[in-house]
Amino acid sequence: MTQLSPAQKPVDKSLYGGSGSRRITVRDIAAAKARDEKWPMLTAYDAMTASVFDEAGIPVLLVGDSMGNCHLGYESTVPVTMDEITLLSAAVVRGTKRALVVGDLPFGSYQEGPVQALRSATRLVKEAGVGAVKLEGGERSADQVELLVSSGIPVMAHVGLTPQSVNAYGGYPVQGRGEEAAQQLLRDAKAVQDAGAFAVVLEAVPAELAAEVTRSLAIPTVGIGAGLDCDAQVLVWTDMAGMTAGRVPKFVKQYLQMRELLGNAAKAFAEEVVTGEFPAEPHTFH
Ligand SMILES: Nc1nc(=O)c2c([nH]1)NC[C@@H]1CN(c3ccc(C(=O)N[C@@H](CCC(=O)O)C(=O)O)cc3)CN21
Ligand SMILES: CC(C)C(=O)C(=O)O
Ligand SMILES: [Mg+2]
Repeated sequence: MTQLSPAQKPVDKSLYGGSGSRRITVRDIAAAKARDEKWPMLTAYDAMTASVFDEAGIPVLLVGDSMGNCHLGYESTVPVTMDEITLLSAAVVRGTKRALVVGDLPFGSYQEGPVQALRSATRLVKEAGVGAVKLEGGERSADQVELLVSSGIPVMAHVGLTPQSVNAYGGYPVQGRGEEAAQQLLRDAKAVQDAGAFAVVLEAVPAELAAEVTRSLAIPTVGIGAGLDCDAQVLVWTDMAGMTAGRVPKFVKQYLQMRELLGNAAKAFAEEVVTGEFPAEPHTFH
């Protein structure tokens, strides 16, 4: 019979740049908050890209439903299905050794209630091998968070701008502006913490409010367009790398012009094909 392993010691040193070859767990995330340590998170949608980020030491990778617009050619995250999230989450898990992989529950896979949420999350854990799931909503999703957590599935919550509500918002407006909205955001963050979430994404909220939420929670906040004072920061990888087509949100910083570089490589290849320069001797069998 297999031995159950004892509770794992926290990873050596820090989440980013720390050593240790075993996978990061939610216990390590909690330990980082206790050390007041900041950490990075990126999205990933395939094994190849995920392995690059894993080798770069990114401790948490989110298989975001942003795959809808960034990877699958939809206009928003709304059409993304459980089949799509499951397939790409399995690829990201296969491509990584150290990162905690978080699977995003797509629109329609948890809104019916806690039982539907548990069915969807269980599928992601069993079929894709993710270490945690994420879902959108504060007070409105607290019952879902509670059942998942009590069933043994770690949950990252997501409050502020929740992109699956794009049709209700009529766009992607900044959240939490004004006293009433700020109080609602604080209640939302508290509700998911009380329900057992191990972390919470704060999307598109004023920096001062995000700082207040971060101070008042025991679990880490993961900011995206939420200022400098969150415990962690996340960006969509195609935005961070300058690969996304068209306009990107104001909160994005591009660390690479990948779209331009990749386009240039494609043009260089095409030129050499039409001129007969490629393939040359080193690329040829005899
Ligand atoms: N490529 C990509 N990056 C993302 O960060 C992202 C997605 N896709 N898809 C799902 C959602 C949509 N997101 C977005 C998209 C646009 C804005 C945006 O442009 N917001 C306005 C705010 C205007 C205001 O209310 O003041 C902005 O000007 O940045 C914000 C979040 C974030 N998520
Ligand atoms: C931007 C992050 C938080 C997300 O939910 C996604 O990529 O789907
Ligand atoms: Mg998402």
